[in-house]
Amino acid sequence: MGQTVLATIDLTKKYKEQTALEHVNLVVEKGDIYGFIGQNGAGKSTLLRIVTAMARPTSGSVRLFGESSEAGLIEARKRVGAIIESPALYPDMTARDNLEVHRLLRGIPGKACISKALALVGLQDTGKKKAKNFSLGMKQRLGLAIALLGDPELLILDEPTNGLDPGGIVELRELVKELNRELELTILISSHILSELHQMATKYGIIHEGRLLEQMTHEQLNEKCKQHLRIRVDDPSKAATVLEMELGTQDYEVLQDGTIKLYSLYHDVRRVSMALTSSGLVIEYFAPDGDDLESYFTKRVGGGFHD
Ligand SMILES: Nc1ncnc2c1ncn2[C@@H]1O[C@H](COP(=O)(O)OP(=O)(O)OP(=O)(O)O)[C@@H](O)[C@H]1O
Repeated sequence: MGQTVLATIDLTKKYKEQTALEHVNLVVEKGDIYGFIGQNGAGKSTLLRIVTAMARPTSGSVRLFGESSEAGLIEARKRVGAIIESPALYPDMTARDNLEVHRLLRGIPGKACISKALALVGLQDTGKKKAKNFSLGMKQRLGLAIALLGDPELLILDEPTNGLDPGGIVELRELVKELNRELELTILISSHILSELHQMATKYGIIHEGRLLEQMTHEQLNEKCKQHLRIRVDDPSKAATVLEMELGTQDYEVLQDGTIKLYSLYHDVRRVSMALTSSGLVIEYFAPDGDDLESYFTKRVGGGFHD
């Protein structure tokens, strides 16, 4: 386990009629690009707003950089940069002047951080151009520059690709990966589109109706979404021998309950079933399995709360 940057402990938020978060235990570790995925209204913004002190929990707590007391959290939040909702931009000002205002508001000493932040997001050459004349992608990058001003160690981005065109989405994704790599920034990024997060996230949390259904690594998600033939026979170890000796594959695994997941020969269903039956095995179950990302997500949230 890496070093925990952010943990929520049984975090619960209730509005009058509505429970927005219910006992959420989310863990973000140093160096993660944590993809926080959930449909609209699932509770993503509510959690991010509580972490950044824009809202208070009904019960439960937040631990940030090891701090969970009121005073400790005030200090810890200085190490966090965030864009939640639209970034506060001054439309009639240049990128540099926008950053200068935010620098003064936040009491960050020295102007050097401004050039640095502009260079990080690729806005160093926008000169006299006013923010109101920026493309949406540029505005988003200016928002990022503002969030990066205080050299944060954790960056929180709430649905940053909303409204961006495909080119803007690619740009943002590359930027997020670069910030993570070059500055060793830990990044918590929310979205309602799993495939959008998939090309950058190292870890995922799926939230649905205020409950965190699942947390997993990128590798675990890929494993779940890998296409395979799911096979159950009366004698799994004999079947394994058939796969290896007759079909020449070792690309399979035998689960604890004896189910075989065969990752190769996915399109050669007939050959596999013939080899098994002609060896005298009784096939109890035999079907292709594995989802693409969006159908995995839909299935997971459609099925409600299982764990
Ligand atoms: N201030 C509020 N008062 C009452 N209900 C609220 C308030 N803020 C959020 N909610 C409700 O809490 C639930 C979670 O909302 P939240 O904004 O956190 O979801 P989300 O996952 O961020 O979705 P979206 O992407 O649509 O913002 C929703 O049902 C929402 O209507």
